[in-house]
Amino acid sequence: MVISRSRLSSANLKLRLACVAAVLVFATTLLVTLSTLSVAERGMKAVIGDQQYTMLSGAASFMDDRIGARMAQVEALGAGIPLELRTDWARLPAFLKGQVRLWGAEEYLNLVVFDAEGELKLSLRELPGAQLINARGYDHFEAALAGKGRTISRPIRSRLTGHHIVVFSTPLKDAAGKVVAVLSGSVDLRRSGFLRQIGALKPGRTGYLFLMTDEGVVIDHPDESRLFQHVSSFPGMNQGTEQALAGFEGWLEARSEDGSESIYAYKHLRSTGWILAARYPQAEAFAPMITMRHNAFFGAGGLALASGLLAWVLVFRLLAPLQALRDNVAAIRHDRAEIDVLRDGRKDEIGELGRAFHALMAERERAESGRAASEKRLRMITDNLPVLISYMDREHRFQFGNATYEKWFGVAPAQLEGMPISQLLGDGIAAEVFPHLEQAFAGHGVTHEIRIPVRGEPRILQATYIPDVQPDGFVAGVYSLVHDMTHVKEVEEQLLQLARIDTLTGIANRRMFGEALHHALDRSQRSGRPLALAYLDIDHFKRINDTHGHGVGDEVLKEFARRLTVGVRATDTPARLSGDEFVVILEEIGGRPEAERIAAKIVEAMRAPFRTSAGLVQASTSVGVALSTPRQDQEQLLAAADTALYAAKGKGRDGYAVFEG
Ligand SMILES: Nc1nc2c(ncn2[C@@H]2O[C@H](COP(=O)(O)OP(=O)(O)OP(=O)(O)O)[C@@H](O)[C@H]2O)c(=O)[nH]1
Repeated sequence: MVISRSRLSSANLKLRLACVAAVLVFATTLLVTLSTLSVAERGMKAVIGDQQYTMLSGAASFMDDRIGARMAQVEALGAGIPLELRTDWARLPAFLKGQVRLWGAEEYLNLVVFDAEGELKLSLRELPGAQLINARGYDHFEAALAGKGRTISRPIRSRLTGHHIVVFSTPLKDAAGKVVAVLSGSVDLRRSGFLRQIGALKPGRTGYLFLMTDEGVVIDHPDESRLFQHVSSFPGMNQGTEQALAGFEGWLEARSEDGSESIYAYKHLRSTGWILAARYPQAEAFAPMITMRHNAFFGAGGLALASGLLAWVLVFRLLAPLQALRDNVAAIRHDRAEIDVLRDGRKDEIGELGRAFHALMAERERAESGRAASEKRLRMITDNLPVLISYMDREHRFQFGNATYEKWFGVAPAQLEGMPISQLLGDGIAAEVFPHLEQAFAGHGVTHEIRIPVRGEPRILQATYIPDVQPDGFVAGVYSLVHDMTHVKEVEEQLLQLARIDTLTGIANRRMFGEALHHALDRSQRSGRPLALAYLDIDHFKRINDTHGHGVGDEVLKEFARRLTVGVRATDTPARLSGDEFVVILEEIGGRPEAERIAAKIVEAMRAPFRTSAGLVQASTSVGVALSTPRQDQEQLLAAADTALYAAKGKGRDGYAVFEG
């Protein structure tokens, strides 16, 4: 179950990565293509715009030339009129007609002459009402009158023909240089050659040129309804035209009145200031580009799709070894495979990864088996120690216990795990243990003794608790070490016993003598039968020491004690009080004579030479005997015996004395 879910998630990752790679490649390819396309389009627009403007500049300069030529022609025609004919209205027509034929100036709609007052004096074409025309106030006339050699009018509707015309004028001066008349040649704009010629330059199929004055009056336009109207009189004048009227020259993209985007180019004529403009609808101008964009888009889309797919397949295939590695690791985790499958992998990074996994796992296995071995060793040691070793958690439950628990309480280590301490020991004993344990849980090391029945036998145990303090100070549990102290206690008892024996001679020491005398006096008082206390001292013992050395002195003391022990009854208690002083408690003494007999016997026993490492040594003893009296205490009896000894010494030693009360 677990395996199949993780396999699914790994497959999902592979799928996700492959998809991400595919999408990235797809998006990148598309983006690169589109941005390249957009750069190309911008470049192409610039080329088309520049081309339009260049073409327009050519057309403008052509028009300038044509207009300049007309102006020069009218000026030259005027200059060619002899002075005397300039106001000779009768002869001038014939002269002019001759000139016109000569000059080939048929394309003029008409040639007229005004006098200085603006009255029409001459018209080459016979027109009804011609004499009614007065040129005063017309820009071209006024300029010529002011002496300007050549002028051109703004487009006007001819009053004679009704055509839209422009008028070229030149002053006719008399000999004194005074303007006496003005010669004007009118040209029908729609019929004159130059507009038609530049019309041929129109961009594309749907583009066109148009011409307007610097004030915005349309002079030439494919839409005749707009002719001689102001550009603003039609709705939706484009921005470019507005800018051109403000002096702009060049090309720009703008929205036309019909809402379509066009490239507009504007150029001002040098001669008249008129504005020659070209409109090139983008739909046509950029048609190849739009086709190219479509093609590129579909091409790039296809390419991106193909690269995306390729990336998808590649990533999928590249990730396959990773999945194999992951499957191997999963198989190892679930103990289905040996780790060696990771070692002999591919020669690439994934193979490296596998080998690294293998090394890690081998290391882990080694560490694991090392740990298991050390745990086993530790378990063996603890199990074979005759002590209880355990670990308790904060809930007073055993987490670990050695085999000794089984030996002492019949609870196997596995059973012990998790068992509350109160269950093992019983509530009564647990209550005794808890205060000590609590101290350990508070972070202190604790040792205490407790009496517990082990296998039915009462035992004295010593428990030591060591807190398991974590780095943060928290006590996670308590290690417990419990010894059986019963034997030690017994030894202690023996030691205590030993402390009542004189180590040099092996007979009772002063302490045991005190106890024995106490009990003997009790018994004597209960039975009413007296006891005797003999107090002995080796005569001149100092001399023996001084003569033969302390070691020999000791040998004498040992032999002295032995003779004393064999010389009295088994129930009598001989004891060494200190140095060379001995006592014997003689119980159930019949009376003074018996006491004297025993004292004499002891004195006699000590007279025999002592066999020592320094050879035979002669010694003797003095004995003081005191018989107990009712209600007499130990001290009094001892003092009495001591007095008797003093007396015996006083009598010359090597004898006895009996205390006389
Ligand atoms: N070798 C040996 N000498 C001891 C021991 N304890 C005490 N002595 C010596 O025993 C001597 C006891 O001397 P005293 O009892 O004062 O005198 P004394 O020489 O016995 O003379 P009197 O008692 O007057 O007969 C001292 O020299 C102590 O140093 C012992 O355990 N071993």
